[in-house]
Amino acid sequence: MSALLEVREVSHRFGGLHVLKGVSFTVEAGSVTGLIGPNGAGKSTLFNIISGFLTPSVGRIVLLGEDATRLGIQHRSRMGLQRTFQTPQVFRDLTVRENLVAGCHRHGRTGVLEAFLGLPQVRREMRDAAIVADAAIERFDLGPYRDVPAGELPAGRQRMVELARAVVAEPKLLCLDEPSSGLSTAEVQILMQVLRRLNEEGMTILLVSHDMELMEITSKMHALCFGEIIASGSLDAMRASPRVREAYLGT
Ligand SMILES: Nc1ncnc2c1ncn2[C@@H]1O[C@H](COP(=O)(O)OP(=O)(O)OP(=O)(O)O)[C@@H](O)[C@H]1O
Repeated sequence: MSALLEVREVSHRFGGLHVLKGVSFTVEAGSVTGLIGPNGAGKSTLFNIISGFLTPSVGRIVLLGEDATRLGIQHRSRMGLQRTFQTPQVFRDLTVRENLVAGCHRHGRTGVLEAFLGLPQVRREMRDAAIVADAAIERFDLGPYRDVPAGELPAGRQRMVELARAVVAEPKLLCLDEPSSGLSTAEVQILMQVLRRLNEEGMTILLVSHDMELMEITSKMHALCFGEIIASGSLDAMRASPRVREAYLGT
């Protein structure tokens, strides 16, 4: 396996608050890598640094072998990184299908002028996007909601729409921030099945969560505590680690 993502000695401060302290880890191609940690550990800050929403005070983010530390969100997206948010971010007024068509945009080659002129290539891209969106609607079990504005759906379904929209962009690295938050036990099981299947098909996934149950699908995990990686290994190794138990499980 080769590293799709390398986090190298990343530190970050918010004013006087030292939130990340020399964090290093890799996400290997084809893996499901988990990042756990208690509230306030620095997970969201690190996630924002990885996805380009924040620039670290110190350190580097290497994506597909390229230094991406100062690259913007759009650039990273074109390189193949897609992320979801702790609170699902859907286009609330667009239907589920329209959300997914919008998600296919990364593959579009035509610009605003071509779209305005209605050139054949634009029409072909729109047709292709509609086919991909319809397939995703089936796959993510969103059929009954296809023509419903995404903002009207319950939280669990919005999360699926957001995930499906990220997946239709065919990311090389799918980064998920607390994807099980707000989901019922049954919905978490469905989410785990979907993520397992995506990984079997070759998608690399970075999963940031404090949900240990969800971590069952990971191949390797890292535990973050007070801005430092305190342990790395399998889920079983994490459960057995006295440092993780003390810091994270509170036992
Ligand atoms: N924009 C900000 N300005 C100042 N402090 C911040 C900012 N964002 C986060 N922090 C602080 O940084 C620390 C780490 O926060 P972060 O949200 O990264 O942790 P987390 O592990 O994601 O926690 P949670 O699980 O509660 O979301 C916290 O003490 C938080 O209050």
